[in-house]
Formats: sequence, structure tokens, C-alpha cells
Amino acid sequence: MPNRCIKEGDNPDLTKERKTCTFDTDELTANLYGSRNNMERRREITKKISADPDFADPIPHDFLSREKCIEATAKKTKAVVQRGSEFCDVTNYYEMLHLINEAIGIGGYPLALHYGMFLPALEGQAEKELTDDIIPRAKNLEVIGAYAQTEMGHGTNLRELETTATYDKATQEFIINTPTRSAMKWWPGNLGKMSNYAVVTCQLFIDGRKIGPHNFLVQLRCEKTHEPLPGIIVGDIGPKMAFDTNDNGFLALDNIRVPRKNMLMKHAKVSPDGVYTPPMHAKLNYGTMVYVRAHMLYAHGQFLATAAIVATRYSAVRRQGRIEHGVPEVQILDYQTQQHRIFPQIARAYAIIFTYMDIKDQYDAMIKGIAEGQTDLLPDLHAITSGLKSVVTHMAGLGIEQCRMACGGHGYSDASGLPKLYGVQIGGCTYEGENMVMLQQTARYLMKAVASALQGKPLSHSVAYFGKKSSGKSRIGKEGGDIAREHEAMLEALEHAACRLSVEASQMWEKRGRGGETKERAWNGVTVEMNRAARVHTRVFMARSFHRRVTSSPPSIRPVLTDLLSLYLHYECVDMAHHLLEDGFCSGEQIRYLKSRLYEDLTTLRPNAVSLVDSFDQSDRELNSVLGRRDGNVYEALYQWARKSELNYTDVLPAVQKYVMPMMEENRSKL
Ligand SMILES: CCCCCCCCCC/C=C\CCCCCCC/C=C/C(=O)SCCNC(=O)CCNC(=O)[C@H](O)C(C)(C)COP(=O)(O)OP(=O)(O)OC[C@H]1O[C@@H](n2cnc3c(N)ncnc32)[C@H](O)[C@@H]1OP(=O)(O)O
Ligand SMILES: Cc1cc2nc3c(=O)[nH]c(=O)nc-3n(C[C@H](O)[C@H](O)[C@H](O)COP(=O)(O)OP(=O)(O)OC[C@H]3O[C@@H](n4cnc5c(N)ncnc54)[C@H](O)[C@@H]3O)c2cc1C
Repeated sequence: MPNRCIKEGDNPDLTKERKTCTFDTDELTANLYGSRNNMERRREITKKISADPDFADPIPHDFLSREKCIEATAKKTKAVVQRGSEFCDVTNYYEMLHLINEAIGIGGYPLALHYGMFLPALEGQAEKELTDDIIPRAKNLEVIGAYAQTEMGHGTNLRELETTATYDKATQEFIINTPTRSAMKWWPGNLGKMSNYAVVTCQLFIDGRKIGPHNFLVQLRCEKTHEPLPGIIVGDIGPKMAFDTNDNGFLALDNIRVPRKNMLMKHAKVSPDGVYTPPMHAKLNYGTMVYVRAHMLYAHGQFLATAAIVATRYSAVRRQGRIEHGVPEVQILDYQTQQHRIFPQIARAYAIIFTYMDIKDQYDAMIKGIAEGQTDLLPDLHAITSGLKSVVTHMAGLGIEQCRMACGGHGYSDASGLPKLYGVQIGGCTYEGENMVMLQQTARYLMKAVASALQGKPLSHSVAYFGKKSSGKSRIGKEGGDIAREHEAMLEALEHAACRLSVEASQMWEKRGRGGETKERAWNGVTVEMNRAARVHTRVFMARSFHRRVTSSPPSIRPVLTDLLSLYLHYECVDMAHHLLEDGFCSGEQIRYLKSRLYEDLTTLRPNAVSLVDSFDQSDRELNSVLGRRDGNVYEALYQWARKSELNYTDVLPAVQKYVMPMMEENRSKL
């Protein structure tokens, strides 16, 4: 069967791997990206960008200062904006995402938050009077915006944000103010240096009454000079773990007046005479966060895929040690521990991307509903995206780290691309709601589902399985080798565990309440258990999504995807074995059976491992990794990469001349 990546001159070990492929890699790629046409379009974009001098990097960013990196990124961003249509359909979200990955990379660029949050916030929350004016100009990039919500003192607890927007009936304006140091906006991406506008989240005050957080459009800089406007202090918050090319910023506003229409009033409204009308759902103002949490899944699935590609290809190229005496050194991919480290990451990357496809469909349905005045899909989607955001970012972070360590010493070098990738990706555990906090949102929803299930009330999509009757004992290992029934048995076991953990967490909560604690204090006493239930529930959702996509995939790729699903489910069940054992639903013997099946899966997948990662179809530009390059010619490339280090511009460094040589000379003369 063809692996379409084989080319002459490639590392022979990689070619050998590609020749053992049992499926058509292009078919899997097309399935992953929606169609053959989408796959071809991605490749055309890659080809054009790779050949274009505007996007060439003579010196890798690894060797540049932050300012130089920002300059290079701004230059490329301008080229993307001015010449985007030469490369892709600029109205197509996925083509644009791919273009940006190819042309600019993942570390941030001047328009990241403009497109990622500023425009979505305006489109989702602003009223016609405001959108008619600002959206055409924002789309035309006459202005650039950020989403300024988090403050130095508060990010998670939006209810206590300190920035105020006080309505002045006399002038029909809002007065926006930063009352304390901790009220300064702190962290918003592209706020520091690039944006001249921002959607700013403020506590709305009318007639001295605090109404709660609402969003306002505020101009920050002069459109001609880009200087901050009077009363506005804005800047960059300094170096951070990653996102070097994003100017995450600070902002203080000193009694800035904006017209009434600058409040984003599609859902909540303030009339000219100061009458407040609440939105049809209390949290519609938080809609931009739901949007980003849903779409983050795709990016984080791709981040994990990148790491899996690098680790798998490198492990096929790297030979070290022997499994048996008297035979040549083996490819490190032949070690069972290496397979156990990497293959689950491949499976999880597929699982995350497939889950995203389901969520995207649900998100679109919810938006359609809201446009028709219905918000009934929002609570379920908010609950599951909160869980997915947390589980996926954590899972991807752990997975990238495993892949990095699987590359040994070279994984620690920036040449691998993995330290930077980890730095960028792991930010997702924090932004868009810290993971522990967002899991509690899911848990809250589970508690309601437990109550509904006990009362026999209808259950919504993500928790529908709470209504199933449990068989009491797992069928794992008792299905006589019928793979479809085996999969169903594992899914049933995971659902059983998620349901049980939710019920137990609910009982613990209730018990503390009966012991005299307030509901809220009692909640804090059981949040570890609550979050555990939320995590397992979310992992069930992912397993179901993956299963659905595999069972409905085209027959040509179903066998390899079924193998991958087997590995995924066995790995998930072994990883959560304690939950399956705790109430005796599974026996120790069944867990031992799952482990032995998992080890068989590693062997089954071994011949297809490289082809499965090739099917992610990430180009060398996107991978940005000497270790993961498609041709596998790693060692020469590693040396050429290191030669570019600025420490190698001269053979004797000024620092050595100035301090180290005189020191050695002094020591010699002392003898
Ligand atoms: C050059 C060309 C470019 C081309 C274009 C390319 C396109 C690129 C697009 C890319 C797309 C995406 C990627 C974007 C990249 C973005 C990078 C991200 C940068 C980071 C940004 C940020 O971090 S912004 C700040 C985020 N902040 C947070 O997330 C704060 C977290 N806190 C909260 O959300 C809330 O405070 C919290 C939910 C924790 C609690 O809120 P609270 O008001 O206290 O409410 P509760 O009492 O807990 O709950 C009350 C009820 O409300 C329900 N609820 C809460 N939130 C929501 C919600 N969002 N939606 C619906 N319902 C909600 C809750 O469940 C309770 O319900 P109940 O029924 O009463 O139980
Ligand atoms: C790379 C990056 C980009 C960002 N971009 C933006 C942006 O564009 N716009 C923007 O507005 N913001 C942005 N942010 C800010 C980000 O949204 C917040 O940092 C995030 O929401 C977490 O809030 P916090 O910093 O207040 O953390 P905190 O809430 O202070 O969290 C600290 C600790 O307290 C715990 N904790 C807090 N509350 C609870 C609770 N109720 N229960 C249990 N534990 C709790 C947390 O779990 C965590 O362990 C960005 C942040 C980063 C890192």
C-alpha cells in the first residue's frame, strides 16, 4: 500500500518504514482534513509559501532576539495580508490557519488576537450600530484589536474584575477607568504594541449599581501616529515562557469616555436613559470564550501531532543499542518502552482532532440556535468545552513532553522544535480559564445531570449515558475476540466509571452539606473528586467521538484506524484502571487482560507508525524541527543548524577574550 512520502535520497530506515505501510496515507490525510480537495489545497499553500522569498528565514528564529523575531514576524504578517489571496482562499478559516502556520509559525503574530478574539467578540456580541462601523474597518485591517479581559489581580473570577464602565446619562457615554494597580489589564495578547483598539471587559455601573462584567470597544492609540491616546498607558508585559512573538500587554485607562454604542449590546443592553436589559441567557457575554475553547481543540490536537511526528520519525532514524546480542544496533522505535511512550500520543492526537470535528458541528448548531432566539444548546456545550479545553491541553502537554524526552538529548535542543512547541502549547492549560477552574464548570453540570438521572428526567447530549442501566459487571475480555464488542465493552466500562465518580462526588458534597457546611464551602471540600469525575467524563466523550469517527470512516482506512482506536481504548482503560477496579466493575484479571492487549497493539501498530504520523501531513516548515524532517537526514541538518548559532560567528568569543583568557593567563603566570 502506498505511503506517499517516499522520495529518493531519504534516510533508508525511514523509507523502509514507509514501505511497510498497509494503507493509503493520502486517504487518511483526506479524511482528517475533510476531503481530498482540502488536502490538495493545504499542499498547494505549503508549496507556494516554501518557494516564496518573503517567507524565507535566513537565520532560524532560535538564534534571534525577541525584537528581531517580532520584526520578522510583522514583516511576514504584512506579506500574508497583502498577498494572502495568491496562496489561498482568504475567506476559508482552515486555509488561513494553514497559511499562517506555514508562513509565520506558532509563536504569535500581530493579528493573532485580532482574528482569534477581537473580531469574534464583535461579531458575536456587538449590535448593528457598532458592527456596521467597526467590523468593515477591522476586516480591512485599518484597525487592529485585542481582547482585554484579564487584569493583574483577577483573571479567573470575572465577577470581581475591577475596571469600571460607569454610564453617564447626561452625555450618553461610558466612563472607563482603572481604579487600582491590580485593575490594570495584564496578559491580553497583541495588546502591548500592535493593537490600536481593544474589546475591554469592565464592570458596568449604572446609577451607582454594579451590574457585572460587560464588554466595550475602546480606542487605545491614534490611528495615524499609533501613539497611545491621552489617559491610556499601554505596553508589553515582558519575556515569558513562550509566545515570544506575541506582545502580551498591560493597559491602564484613566477616565476614558466612549459613546454608548461602544458597549457590545447584541445580548445585554443599556438604553440612552440608562435602563439595563439583561441578555436572554446570563452568560451570553462570555460567548467569545466558548468560541475559543471549542476552536483551541484543533490547534492542540495539531500541536500534539507535531510532537508525535518528530518523535516517531526520529525514533525510526536513530539507532542505539541492541535488543539481542550479535545483531546490528536497533532503531529505537523497536524498544517497547519507546512505543509505549509515543504511540499513545499518536492515537491521542487523532482522538483530539476527531473530537474537535464533533464539537465544531455542535458549536455551529448552537450559534444557529442563538440567532433564532434559542439558548438551550449553550449549557451542554459550555460544560463539555470547559472539560475538553482542560483535558486536551493537559493531555497534549504531557504528550509533547513524553515525545521530547523520547528524543533523548537532541529533544532538549531547540533544534528539535519541541521545547518551543511545549512552551506555546502548555499556555493553553492557563489561558481561556485555568484548567482546575474550568473542570469545575463541567463538574457543576455533572451534578445537575446526576440529579436529573435519579429523577428520570431527560438528559442532554454529553451526559445522555447517565441514563443507561449499568450491567454491574464489565464484559471486558469476555467478547471472544470480537473487536467491535471489545471496543463497546471498554466504552461501557469508562462510562460506568464516569457515572459512578459523578454520583460519589455528588454524595460527598451532599454529606458535607448535611454536616452543616454551606453548599459553597462543601463544594471546596470535594473539588478534587469533582474534577476527577469531570476529567473521566470528558475522556469518555473523547473516546465516543473517536469511536464514532472510526466506525463511520471509509473501508480503506478503517482497519488502521480500528487498530489505533484499539490502542487508544486499551491505553485509556489501563491509565484509568483504578477507577474501573474501585467498585469491582472490572477485576484484576480484566486489567491484566487490557495490558496484554495494549502490548499487542504496540506490535500491531509498529509497521504503520511512521505512516500514521506522515498522514498528519504537516510540512517541514510547520514542524520546524531538525529531528522530525520528512527525509530523515537528521545528523547533517543538526550540524548545519548549530553552525548558525551566533556563538559560532567567531572562533574566539569576545567574552572569552575579555575574561576567560586573561584569567587563564593570570593563573599560568602564578605558577
Ligand atoms: C492574517 C489572517 C488571519 C486569518 C484568520 C485566522 C483565524 C484564526 C482563528 C483562531 C481561533 C482560535 C484560536 C485563538 C487563539 C487565542 C489565543 C488565546 C489567548 C487567550 C485569551 C484569553 O485567555 S481571554 C481570557 C479568558 N478568561 C477566562 O477564560 C476566564 C475564566 N473564567 C470564567 O470563564 C468565569 O469566570 C467562570 C466560568 C470560571 C465562572 O463564572 P461566574 O460568572 O462566576 O459563573 P458561575 O457562578 O461559575 O456560573 C454561573 C452559571 O453560568 C454558567 N456559565 C459560566 N460560564 C459560561 C459560559 N461561558 N457560557 C455559558 N454558561 C456559562 C455556569 O455553568 C453556571 O450555570 P448554572 O446553570 O448556574 O450552574
Ligand atoms: C499565553 C497567555 C495568553 C493570554 N491571553 C489573554 C488574552 O488575550 N486576553 C485576556 O484577557 N487574557 C489573556 N490571558 C490571561 C488568562 O486568561 C488568565 O491568566 C487565565 O484565565 C487564568 O487566570 P489567572 O491568571 O487569574 O489565574 P488564577 O485564577 O490566579 O489562578 C492561579 C491558581 O489559582 C487557582 N484557582 C483560582 N480560582 C480558583 C477556584 N475558583 N477554584 C479552584 N482553584 C482556583 C487556579 O486553579 C490556579 O492554580 C493569557 C494568559 C496567557 C498565559
